[in-house]
Amino acid sequence: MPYQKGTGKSVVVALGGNALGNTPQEQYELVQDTAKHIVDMVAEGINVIVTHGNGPQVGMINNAFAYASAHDGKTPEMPFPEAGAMSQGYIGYHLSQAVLSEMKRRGIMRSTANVVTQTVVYPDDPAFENPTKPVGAFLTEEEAKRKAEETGWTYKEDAGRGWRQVVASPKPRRIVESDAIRDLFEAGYIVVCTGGGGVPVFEHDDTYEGVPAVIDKDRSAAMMAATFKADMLVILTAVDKVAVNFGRPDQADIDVMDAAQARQYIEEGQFAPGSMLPKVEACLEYVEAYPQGRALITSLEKAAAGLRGETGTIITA
Ligand SMILES: Nc1ncnc2c1ncn2[C@@H]1O[C@H](COP(=O)(O)OP(=O)(O)O)[C@@H](O)[C@H]1O
Ligand SMILES: NC(=O)OP(=O)(O)O
Repeated sequence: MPYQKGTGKSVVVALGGNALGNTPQEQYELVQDTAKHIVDMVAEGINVIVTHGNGPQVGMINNAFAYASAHDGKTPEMPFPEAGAMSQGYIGYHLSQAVLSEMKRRGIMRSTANVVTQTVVYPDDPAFENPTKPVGAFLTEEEAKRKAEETGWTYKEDAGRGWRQVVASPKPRRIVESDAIRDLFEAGYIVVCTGGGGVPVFEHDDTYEGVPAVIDKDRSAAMMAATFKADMLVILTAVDKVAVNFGRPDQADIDVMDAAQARQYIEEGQFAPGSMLPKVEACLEYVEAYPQGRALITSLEKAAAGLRGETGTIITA
């Protein structure tokens, strides 16, 4: 099949939890719709790199092996970095297949490429002292305390929604497969990569070593968008726009904010830690590293409209 490259701008898209769901069945269903929104962008000539979260999925895989291993005595425990790599493969497979099918239906002659990605993190990152990244399913307090005793894992209460396992979330420093991703992207592939922010690895003199942690995918997407000088970083989540006074009667949507304004809102505590705050911070990291770039936060449903400047929140340098 002859491949075509889009003629429009280049974007790095980060997909949030609502694009994927929590179980293989739910994910398979949801990605059919997610793919339509990605292909809407492709149909407009946009060149897309797709990244995605993996918190629920990496937790599910790790937990399933731990449970089976404890109960049948035959199944091996699955180390956390390997569970992260499995989550990239499984999510990437669903996303890629759904995007390919949607393009086939629309007669678009493009193809996808999945890259299982590693991201270098530093051993002295303070994040290792304080696990904050929720992974896996929501549990009751009782279930979480029992699991913590059984496994030695850390569990924390997650924003009033229940208890979840938490792991360290170190800062991404370098994407190991960066050159391969760039080559595939420049050749016209829709590249699905850096899932879950990439499997975190320490880089030694001669080797790489997987690390039991989960990187924030928006932060890795921002680093990749800056590295590749992508025209836009597009963070897709469950809301059309970022807001001030979120969830209050005087909530007001933000159409555009520059870095100084965003920092002021951060100081005022306008963005919830663990949800909107890391997204706005990721956008700042991107526009400050690549001031010509524009970051967009919007919903999956509004992605193509947001790229046309019709909705969403734009963050500039
Ligand atoms: N100031 C804010 N403006 C808009 N949404 C906010 C704000 N603060 C918190 N949120 C919440 O953050 C959510 C996005 O975070 P999260 O669900 O963790 O992301 P993801 O889509 O990556 O899974 C939004 O759906 C919204 O409920
Ligand atoms: N890795 C990551 O950021 O995953 P979630 O978006 O699922 O938390």
